[in-house]
Amino acid sequence: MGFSLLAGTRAPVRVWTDPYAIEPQAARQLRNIGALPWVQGVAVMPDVHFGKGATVGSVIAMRQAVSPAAVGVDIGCGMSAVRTSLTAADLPDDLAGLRRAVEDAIPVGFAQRDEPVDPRRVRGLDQRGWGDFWRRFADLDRRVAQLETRARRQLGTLGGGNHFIEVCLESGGVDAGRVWLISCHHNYVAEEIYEGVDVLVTRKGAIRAGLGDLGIIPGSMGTGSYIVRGSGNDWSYRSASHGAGRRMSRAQAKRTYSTADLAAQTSGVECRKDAGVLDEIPGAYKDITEVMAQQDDLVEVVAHLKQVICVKG
Ligand SMILES: Nc1nc2c(ncn2[C@@H]2O[C@H](COP(=O)(O)O)[C@@H](O)[C@H]2O)c(=O)[nH]1
Ligand SMILES: [Mn+2]
Repeated sequence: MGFSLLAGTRAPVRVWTDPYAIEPQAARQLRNIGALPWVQGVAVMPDVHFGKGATVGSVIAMRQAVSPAAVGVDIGCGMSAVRTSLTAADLPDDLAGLRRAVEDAIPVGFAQRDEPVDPRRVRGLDQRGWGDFWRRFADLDRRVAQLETRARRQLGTLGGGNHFIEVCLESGGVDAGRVWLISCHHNYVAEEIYEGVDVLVTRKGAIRAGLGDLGIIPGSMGTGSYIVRGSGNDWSYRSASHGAGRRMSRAQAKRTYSTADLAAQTSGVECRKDAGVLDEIPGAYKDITEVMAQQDDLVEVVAHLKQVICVKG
């Protein structure tokens, strides 16, 4: 699709969606960022929406400056995906049992582990650095260090809100049959170089999409997800969207939809369909198909995934 420029900013703010479709609050945030003298440029992904403190779906390149607030409190948030050798025929008839097994194994929401994860029991986990990590944890500010027990018990839990674990079936894509294991951050800062200039790139709800990079772009608990390969587009600071992005706030979603709507919009998916996850209803998110079309110059689709099980916190 390509980009257009947001009008009235000092640094270029390139937008991969209809600029007039951006909610006013988010457009204001983007204009404020584009006015900062140390900002080299901003790329706005098609999943853009207002976020407390920082715009979700924004990629900000800064010269000799970094802004923790631009990354936000969900620093380090991201997704992992692994392609297994299993097929649909290997799934049990009763997907409810499989969902329960996942929920029993992994605490969700505010739940913690009774015993911290033992790294020796996690197959394939590189244990180097584990002990050192926790020794250094004790050196952190006292207010953080005193949370060590809680931190240990929260490791290996799902958390709440939009966090999810899914079992998906794959269809189409250019790489059908290949094995992949992907870990994909979407809230972080990285040192990169564009047009010979060293910049610090903040991806706030955006993924790296350098040439050949594999990434994950999820849709919602009813619409599935995409595995993508980056096109290395410098105009977007080699980035792409981190999802479909919210179309409405959680409060508005609860006002707009009923649990009957949730059941209809997640039909065929083994998942929670109660009022507790109504704010996660697919209709509260943008249309992922449209979002993918808007960024066809940023990524190519490797695989289209459709969930059959979705565990939510
Ligand atoms: N496949 C699924 N995608 C989901 C689900 N819930 C949310 N989402 C998508 O994830 C992104 C990223 O969310 P963020 O909170 O990290 O900004 C979001 O924009 C949705 O498109 C889900 O249950 N399954
Ligand atoms: Mn996130």
